[in-house]
Amino acid sequence: MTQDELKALVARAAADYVLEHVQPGAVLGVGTGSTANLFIDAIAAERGRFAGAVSSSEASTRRLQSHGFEVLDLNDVDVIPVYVDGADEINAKGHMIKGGGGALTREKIVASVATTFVCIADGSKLVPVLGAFPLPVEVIPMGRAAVARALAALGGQPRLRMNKEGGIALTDNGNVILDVAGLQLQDPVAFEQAVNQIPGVVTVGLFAGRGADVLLLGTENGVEQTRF
Ligand SMILES: O=C[C@H](O)[C@H](O)[C@H](O)COP(=O)(O)O
Repeated sequence: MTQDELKALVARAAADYVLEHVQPGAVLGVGTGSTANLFIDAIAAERGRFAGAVSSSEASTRRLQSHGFEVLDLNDVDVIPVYVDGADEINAKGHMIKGGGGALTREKIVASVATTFVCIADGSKLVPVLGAFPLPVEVIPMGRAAVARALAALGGQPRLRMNKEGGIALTDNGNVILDVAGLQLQDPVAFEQAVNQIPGVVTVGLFAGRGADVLLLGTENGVEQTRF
């Protein structure tokens, strides 16, 4: 199977998981990226079952709305039973690197409210040690050089993310992203805390202190479910 076919497989499995575990009338938490997009498409026919969705990016909001979903303001929502999102890497403990699509901050906020984080990923995303995928860090623009120096002092090689047009890529929140290469994260929880301490950092794309609760992994043998 191709990577896209595996993504579609886990997206369908996530829709089934949600239909089984989420009570009618609840609010759905929705992530960002190519796998999350396929999940949105897979759950779209059941949108009437939900009070609405809380989205983690402008892109996912547009996709949800194109399917007729009501997208709710997180400030008006107390409970999100399930949040479904992809990952750039995930380890055997459910710790993840996220933010390849730049949505890490809103993803972390929505995930923090959710009771259960369901990670959906094709098999290539499961790794023994996080860090081969450059770690995204969202940064206040005026702090980018200072934060880059601090990240280098932690052993990484930060690089400012550019957009397709060759300009500086900006997040939905108007900030910049440093992608930090050269890391081998043996203790993701401690590294997440260390990066959180750097002035100017908005969000580090390490989801370790609050990782995934469930992984739906697309493999050649079908979808493997892990509960952490
Ligand atoms: O900012 C983007 C998100 O963290 C995505 O969930 C992550 O990059 C994985 O995306 P994809 O499903 O496209 O591989």
